[in-house]
This record gives sequence, C-alpha cells and structure tokens, in this order.
Amino acid sequence: MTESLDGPAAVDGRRPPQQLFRDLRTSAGGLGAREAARRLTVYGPNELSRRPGNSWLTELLAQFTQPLAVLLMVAAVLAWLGDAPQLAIAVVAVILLNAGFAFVQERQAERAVEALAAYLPDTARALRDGMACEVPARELVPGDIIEITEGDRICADARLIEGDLSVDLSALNGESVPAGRTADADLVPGPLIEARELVFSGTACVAGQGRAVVLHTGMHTEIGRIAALSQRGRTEPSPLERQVRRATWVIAIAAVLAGAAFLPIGVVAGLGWSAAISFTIGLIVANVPEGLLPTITLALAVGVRELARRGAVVKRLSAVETLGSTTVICTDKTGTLTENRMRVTRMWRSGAELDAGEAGGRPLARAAALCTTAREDGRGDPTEIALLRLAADLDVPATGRDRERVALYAFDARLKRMSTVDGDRVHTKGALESVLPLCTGVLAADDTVGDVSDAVRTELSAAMDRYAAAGLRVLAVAGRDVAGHPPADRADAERDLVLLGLIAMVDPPRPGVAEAVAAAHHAGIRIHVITGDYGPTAAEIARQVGIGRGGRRIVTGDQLDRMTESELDELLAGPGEIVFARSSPEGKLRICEALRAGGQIVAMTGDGVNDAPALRHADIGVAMGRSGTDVAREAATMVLTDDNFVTVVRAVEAGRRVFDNVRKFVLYIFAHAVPEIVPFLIFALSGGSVPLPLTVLQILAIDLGTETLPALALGREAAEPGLMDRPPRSSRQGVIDRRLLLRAWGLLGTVSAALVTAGYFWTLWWGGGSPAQAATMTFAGIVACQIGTAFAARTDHASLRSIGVFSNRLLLAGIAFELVVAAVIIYLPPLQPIFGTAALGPAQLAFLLPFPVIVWLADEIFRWHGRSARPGGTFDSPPESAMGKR
Ligand SMILES: Nc1ncnc2c1ncn2[C@@H]1O[C@H](COP(=O)(O)OP(=O)(O)OP(=O)(O)O)[C@@H](O)[C@H]1O
Repeated sequence: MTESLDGPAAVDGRRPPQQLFRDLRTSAGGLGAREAARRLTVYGPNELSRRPGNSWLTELLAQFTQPLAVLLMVAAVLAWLGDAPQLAIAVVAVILLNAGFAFVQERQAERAVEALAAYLPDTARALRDGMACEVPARELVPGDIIEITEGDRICADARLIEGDLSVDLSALNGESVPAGRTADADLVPGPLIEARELVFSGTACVAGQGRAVVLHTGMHTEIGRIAALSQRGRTEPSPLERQVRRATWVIAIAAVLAGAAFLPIGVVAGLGWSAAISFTIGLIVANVPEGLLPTITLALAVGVRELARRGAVVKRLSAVETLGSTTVICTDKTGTLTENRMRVTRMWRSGAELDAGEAGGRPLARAAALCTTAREDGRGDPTEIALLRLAADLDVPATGRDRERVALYAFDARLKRMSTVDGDRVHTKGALESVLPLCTGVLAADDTVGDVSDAVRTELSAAMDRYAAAGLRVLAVAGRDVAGHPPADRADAERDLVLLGLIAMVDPPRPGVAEAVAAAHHAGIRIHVITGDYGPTAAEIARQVGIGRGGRRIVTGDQLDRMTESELDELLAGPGEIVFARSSPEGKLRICEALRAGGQIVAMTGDGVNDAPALRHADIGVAMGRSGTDVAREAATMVLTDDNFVTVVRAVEAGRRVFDNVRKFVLYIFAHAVPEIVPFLIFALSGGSVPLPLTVLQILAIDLGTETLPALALGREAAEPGLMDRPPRSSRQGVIDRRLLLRAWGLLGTVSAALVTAGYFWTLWWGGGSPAQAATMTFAGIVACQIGTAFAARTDHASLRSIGVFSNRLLLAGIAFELVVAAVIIYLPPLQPIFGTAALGPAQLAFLLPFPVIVWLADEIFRWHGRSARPGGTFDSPPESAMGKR
C-alpha cells in the first residue's frame, strides 16, 4: 500500500476481503487503537474539507455592492456635488459603519449555524483492538472494520465483508430506490458505484446489517470527489428574511419618493437648492432601513444558538420562525412522551398471570430473551433490554444467543414482529395481533400445548385490556421446534407457532411532559399521537400526560387505511386529539399531508428509517438525536439532543419569541420616522417662516447613533407573559402588519411628533431659546421619545409592569449609551457647529423629562385597551381558530 497524504489510492476495493486485508494491512478483527491513531495523522480526519468559503475580505466587500449601499453611495456623491461635504462624509461614514455591522452580524449568524455540527457529532461503530466501539466518524481510517445497521449513515467508502444491506444511494446517484449490497457479491466489472460489494460515504443503510472494511475516507471518498467539484450551497433566505427584504425595499422607495417630493417644496420654502438637496439626501439616508436585514438574520441565529443549548438543534435559520407558527404536533409515544426505559412488570401464560419475578415465567422469558439483538451491556432497543433483564433476573439469561443463532428476521415496523432461529428453535415476538394469527397452539401454565380456543382468545383479550388500561406495553411471544427442518425463509419460520404467553412492561411518562402538553394546549396547539403501539396502551399514556382533553379518539392503522381522504380530513378538522395506533410509516405520511392540506403547520417527530418521508414532508420534521437513526436525523429539520417532547414545546416557544422580538425591533425603528419628518413638514408648510427645526446630521445621529443599541437590545427581550397563551400565529401573518404600523406611526410616532413639535415651539417662542437651541430641543425630544418607545416596544400585549421595568439589562445599557451620545452631541463644543446644536438649559431639560413617560403611557393604554377588548388569553382546550381548518 502506498502511504501518502493522498490516502491509499492504490487499493482496489473490488478485491476479495482476504486480499484487501493484506493490501490495507488490517484483519477482520480491525485495527489496533495505536495503529488507527497513526493512520489518522497520515491520512487526516475523515471529513469533507469544505471548499474554502469566500474570504472575509470578499464578504466584507460584498456588503458595499448591496443595492441599499449603492443607493447610499449615490446619495453621498450627490451631497458632494451639492456642495455639502460634511453630509457626504457623514453618509460615507454611514455606509462604512453599516457594512461593518452587517458583516459582523452575518458572520456571527453563519458561525452559529456552523457550530451546530458540534451538537450532533457523527459516530461510527468500529472494531478497535478486536472490540466494537463507538468512534467519532471523523476518526475512521482506511483499514478500519465498521459495523453498519439499519438506519446508519455510512461515513466512509468501504467494502462489505459480512452481511447484506439495502442502501439508499440517492446522495450519490439521485436514485431513490434502495440498492442491495452484499458481502458475497460476484465481482462483476462495471461502474464502481454499482459494485454490489461496495458501500459509500454519504449514503444510508435502510435495512439489514453487516460489516465492512474501510477503503477511503474524507476527500478521497466518492462523495468527497463530488464535494470537491461542487460549490458550497448558498442558504435559502427564510420567509421572514424575504418579507423583511421586501419591506425594506418598499420603505427605501417611499423614502426616495418622499425625498424627491421634498426637494421642490424645500426650494419653494426658500431653502436654496444646495440645502434642499442635502435635506432630501438626509431624509433618504435616515429612512432607508439598511440595518434591518442583518439584524434580523442575527436574531434568528441567536434563536438557533439558544435552541441548541436547550436540546433542539435546528438545521436552518428559517426553522425558528416556522416553529413559532406550529399549530399541530404529531408525536410518537415511546421515548418521546415516555422515558423509553422499560421494565417488565407482568406476564401472562394461558391459565395464569404472573409477576415479573415469578419462576413460572421462565420459559417465556428465555424465549423472549433469545429473540433479541440488544446487548447485555444495555446497547440496543429498550424493549429488548427489558427482556434480557427479565431473563437474567429469572436465572435464564440468553447466553450463547449469538453463537446459536441460525437466522434473524429483523423487527419489521409494518409486520410489528421479529423472529429468530436459534439452534433448532424458532422464536417470534411482537404485537399480539401480529403473532397470534401465526399460532396453532398455546402453551398452558402446566406446560401442555392446547388449541387457540375461543376461551383462550377471551382470556387473552381480557389480559390485553387489563395491561393496556394500565398503560403497559405488551409483547406476545411464540416459538416452535424445527429440529431437522431449518426454515427456508421468514414465512417458513413464522408458521405453526405455539403461543408461549404475553409480557407486559411499563414505560412511564417522562417528567415534565404533562406540563409541556398543558403549555402546548394553552398555546392553541393540538397534539396527536402517532405510534406503532397498541391503541388502548397509547391512549392510557396519552391520558396520563393530558393529551386528548377535547376528546380522545383511537384510530388504528387499519381504520386509517380504510379511510378516504375526505374522511381523514374531516377527522383531523374535528375537535379533540387523536391517538393513531398501530400506525404504519405510510399512514404517518398520509396524516402529515392531510394536516398540511388543511392549512396546519405540522411538527412531526420520528426516529426510524421509515419515518424519513414524513419528517421530510412536515413543516418541522423532528428527529430523535439519541435513539433515532441517522436517516431520520438527516431528513429532519430539527434534531432533539434529549429526545424529549418537552423540548419540542420549548422550541415552539423560542420560535414565537424570536418572531416577536423581530417585531419589537421593527416597531422601534419605524416609530421615529414621524417625529423626524414632521419638523420638515412644518418648515416647508410655513414657507420657511420658522427656522429649520432639525438638521440632517441630527437625524443621522439619531438613526445611526443613539438608536442602534436600544434597538439591538429589544431583539434580546425575554419571552413576554402570555406568549404561550395565544393561539398560533397564522402563517400568512407577516412580520409587519397593520397593527404594527398603526402602533409605530399612528400612535408612538404621532405622540412623539406632537411632543417634539411642542418642545420646539416652546423653546423658540416662549422659552427664550435661540433657533439652534430650538432645533436641539427637537433632536433631544426625539431621543427622549424614543426612550419611551423602547419601553413601550418591549411588549406586544402585556403591560410593562408584568415584565418588570428593569428586566432587560441590555436595554438599560443601550439607553445609557443613547443618553451619553446625545449629551456629547449637544454639549461638546467642537461638535456643536457640525450638528447644529446648542447647549440646553435646566428648564429645557425639565421640559423634556416627561416625554418618555407620556409616549410609553400612551402605548400602555393602547395595549391595555387591546387586552380588555380581547379578554381571556388563556384557555384549557385549544381555541377553535387553531383547531379547525384555517
Ligand atoms: N424489538 C421488538 N421485537 C418485537 N416486537 C416489537 C419490538 N419492538 C416493538 N415491537 C412491537 O411492535 C409494536 C410497535 O412498535 P414500534 O417500535 O413500531 O412502535 P413504538 O416504539 O411502540 O411506538 P412509537 O412509534 O411511539 O415510538 C409494539 O407495540 C410491539 O408490539
């Protein structure tokens, strides 16, 4: 083998395993840990080195070619030509600052998303020093022996040396039908990717299990080659970002038009062309919301980062806002609502019911324990681990299980059973309705075999009812002797069985789930359970956690299959919550599609390979990070690192909060437009008979100086009380709606404009101030009003008292900053001629003092009115608006 940084390129993976072992200097027992570490330094980590993204310089430069930046540049040139060099310099400063700000924000957002990878490390099972262990996928090296099972993402190019797999190659060839792969394939020449003994990095195993020897890693894999060719994909802007971009443009155009309209008015009012042009420019620069978009991207990124810390890793920024409008959560039961820590409590044998510890359950326990693939060390399916524990407790451990195993017919979520051939016995376990039809006899407690009589059936169904009513999960166990007649296939194995009995286990609800369900209900979100488990069992668990308050219905997989589309639509549109039991993957997909067609925003959980289509189809596919398969994780939009239902509800809350905060920010930024424009209107309408109430640089100082930090601080506001007491936001509701504009311009803006104008005229006519002082009063008045606006904007509906005046420390710091900047501009002599300010006296300051309170109070009354007009934000059952079709 040639060992170079190029990797073992000379190894031909299409050779028989023994030759490959020689070429790769490895063996069926895998590499030693030391050798693996050495190879890791030689070949480098097994990861796709991303094509170096744009350098920071190019990204920074790109900020200057944004359309809005170009608009500002035109303004700067015009200002220069219009003989207003100070303004031109100011505008250039604005462009620079803004580009820098946007650049930093976008980088931060990008980094937040990239950091998510650390929450979801890929792992592989490799043999090291002869022992199977989990290793980070990035540490795989050529020569490693890896184990691959259903649901695994394959993380290196490898040759199968044992077993059969079905692999989804769509990442490589776009083919959606899984392809068979087997260790014993005949070596037929043909394209590498079609070689039946090879598996490739980036593809997924959808069925079967096997072992393979790693041939290539990192950039030397097939997918590495493709990655090296293709560009790094650009991320799609989220709907929120698109909306904001559109709004930004509308406002920018309005600002340009308003500026253009002002130009002739200014000239007529006696300003002179040069001054009129600079005002026009000032108006445009001030009102173009250039910082809006990057700030919103950052708000989403902050949301993403916070969600990750709370156990929900989302894969794209837009998921955060979709989460906020979730109307229905479809959750599975085992492991999401429950702990997935099973413990056998009861056993049933024909004619007798036993406790878990009773010796009479030994044959049943032993058969069940042999029919497993989980390991004694606790790795594997929790249901099976419970069975292994039971057998061990009854002194009939399943030792020698793997040695004696002749065949394995793995658990099939559709069949709901699995079988093994161990030595000369078949063992089958699974759902009772799946196993019973295969049985021709039943083993009685006295070890005689009887018929599956009606009496037995009645006894069975009574036992099932009892267990289900207690929320227990039940497995039926059966078996038969096949000495001398090894079964040819699954159907041959699973026939003429003797039912050995039932095993019932508890899987208690997770702590906190009941509270999360109640919170979701308050938030107008409906919860349906879609589970493979038995209906009454699932319904009991649902009852325990509070799902189904508005009426709980059980719909089985068979019933679902028989339903027409319109019947299903009707069922889902009706009141109450549904337990879909014994569901199939197809059923899950159908429910998801029907809900979405009904206008619902669906969050759907899942963990298996078969769940992938439904996860992809849902608005928010939620995969289980711990117990879930890689395939499900890949199909999902959000991965729960704690597998907990509670986290789904928390994520919805975070989504709502981020959306709310973006609105707060927009409200605050929009509100200042009115008090800034009104002084110009007064000046223009007076025909120039009053002095100019506000200079252009003063406007810029407000919009780009004093306001920046308080605005950012609003984006970090904590969740408002009642956030989860409101029905979900309609997905059609934009971030900027009529109520927001009414509040920003009609209320906050208008009240501020009135106050500011009063301050100006008072200073000019009665307060004994100079025109410069009067203009300074306008400037300081706007700053004062915006402080009130900031406090008003902190809540959408709630009162300020309910969240605490001092609870947003960042905002307090932002306001302190605002005051310092304003004071510097007003009182620092060198700045006074630039900004056209003059020091204000105590009387004038006293005049300004009530401004913030008046502005805030006006909005407080508005919100109070809104609250009393729409009473009862809370409800125990989901509101009609969220339940029915919208
Ligand atoms: N390892 C297993 N071997 C045999 N039968 C099983 C096994 N695991 C589950 N079953 C049977 O199949 C049924 C469905 O199980 P499945 O794993 O599809 O759903 P689940 O885990 O109960 O539900 P959820 O979809 O809520 O996670 C179970 O009720 C049980 O009867």
